[in-house]
Amino acid sequence: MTTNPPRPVTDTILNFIGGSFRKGSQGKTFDNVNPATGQTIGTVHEASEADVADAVAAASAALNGPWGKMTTAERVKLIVAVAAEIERRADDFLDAEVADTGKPRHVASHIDIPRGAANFRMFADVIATMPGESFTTPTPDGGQAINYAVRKPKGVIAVICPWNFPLLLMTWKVGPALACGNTVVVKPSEETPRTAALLGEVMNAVGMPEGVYNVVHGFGGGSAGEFLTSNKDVDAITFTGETGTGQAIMQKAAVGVRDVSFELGGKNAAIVFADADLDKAIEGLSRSVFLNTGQVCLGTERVYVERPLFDEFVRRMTLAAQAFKPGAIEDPAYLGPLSSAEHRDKVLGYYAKAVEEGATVVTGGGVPKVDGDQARGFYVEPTLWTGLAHDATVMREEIFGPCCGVIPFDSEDEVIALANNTDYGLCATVWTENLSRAHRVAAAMQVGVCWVNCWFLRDLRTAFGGSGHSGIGREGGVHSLEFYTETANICVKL
Ligand SMILES: NC(=O)c1ccc[n+]([C@@H]2O[C@H](COP(=O)([O-])OP(=O)(O)OC[C@H]3O[C@@H](n4cnc5c(N)ncnc54)[C@H](O)[C@@H]3O)[C@@H](O)[C@H]2O)c1
Ligand SMILES: O=C/C=C/C=C(\O)C(=O)O
Repeated sequence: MTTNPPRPVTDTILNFIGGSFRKGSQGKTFDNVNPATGQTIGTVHEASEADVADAVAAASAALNGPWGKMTTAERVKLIVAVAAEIERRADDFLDAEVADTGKPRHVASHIDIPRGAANFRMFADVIATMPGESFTTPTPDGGQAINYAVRKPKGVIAVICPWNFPLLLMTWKVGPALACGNTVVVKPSEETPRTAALLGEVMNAVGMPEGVYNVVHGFGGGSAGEFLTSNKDVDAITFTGETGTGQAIMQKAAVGVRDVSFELGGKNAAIVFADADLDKAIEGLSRSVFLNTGQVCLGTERVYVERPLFDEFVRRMTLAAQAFKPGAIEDPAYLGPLSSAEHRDKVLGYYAKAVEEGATVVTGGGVPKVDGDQARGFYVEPTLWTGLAHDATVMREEIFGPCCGVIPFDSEDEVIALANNTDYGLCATVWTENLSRAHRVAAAMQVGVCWVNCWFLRDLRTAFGGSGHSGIGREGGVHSLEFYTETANICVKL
């Protein structure tokens, strides 16, 4: 798929509570803006505190209704039907995601939408095939007991999502939550409310009992996000977003001692050794730096290149950056916008800061000239810097834009220390053809995920998450069960 124009849509985006679409009870709305054009294309109905309480009450009630009484096999069947319905309506999901984010259609059609379906299918498989745990225990009277674990749903899960991969990141939480028998109240990002609302239609179409899946629209503090995390009938909170927001949510979760699962920010390093396959490294890093216009938590913003390869790497990476066409929506090389005017200004602030702190701007560094309908979109140029100090602001803080600093290194020990010198710990990539070094350096990375000679290659059964300021907990495959279920041990004396 090579053409990107979103379908012109001006429409109304509603909350989804107890199986019905609803306006906000206080009549408040906010604009839905397409960042590719800067135009308002829809109206979102904001949930009030009472609406959020209704959604939580609907989710609580569903736990005691038909959903709570279903067998695992019945639940799995419904969840697989959700996946199939997302696939059947893939074009609607694609239009919605592209309208909200402005991202290239080929990105949404290859990544966001298929993962939306896969996240349901995979967790249905996990729950259907999950092994149990049991122990035979000797007892003081010479007999024995059997201990076995049962997993129960945690209850009502609050799901708070960001705007960069709206459907993918939401379903990554809703899939396992429902597979484990919980119910959810989703608060999508105020910037990307469409696919969460559309999923409400899917739930109704497959016959999901009312109240199992709910959506409330609004902002963070003083709005739906805070109303949801403060609601005492929410049993656990799963959140993907900025580290600072995670801290605010954790304070709310402390009231009532609720569990949290956090996927937060990153400042991910790539290490390119002189023996790397340069073609592979350039291909991989041009994706990890520029895919989704750099708005990927797993994206690379720091690149360390072994000195003999440095000049050639910078030359090739510059060509890769210049191949992207910000704003050229009809071009297969289209680079989408940043998510909002506010985020564009934040990224441009970092572009200015890099120069102020002595960077050489190898390519990019500003706002591209864009014509036509996209002239008011929130585009920036793909950007590479060299000449930065290790402690430069743009080498320490998460930017979330299409840019990176490239710095030479001389030894393995030095580069391991540099890569690990960050408060974050989400992911890293290592590029080398030396097998021993690949394993050694990957194991030394203080991150949740390390890719070697690849990036964002996902097997949904693996543990996913970050250390340090990048998050709490691991999700993926059976790891998700730790958060979405409560384990109880039953001890039977024989
Ligand atoms: N680790 C990961 O897997 C991962 C994945 C994607 C994005 N991210 C991170 O997400 C960030 C970008 O997304 P963003 O800008 O939407 O993040 P954000 O933290 O600003 O917002 C995320 C969500 O939290 C809500 N929110 C904001 N303040 C809140 C509050 N006080 N209480 C409750 N809810 C609140 C927002 O309305 C939104 O729905 C980046 O930092 C990125 O690294 C991490
Ligand atoms: O922007 C962040 C992307 C995160 C990806 C996932 O959470 C995933 O692939 O499950």
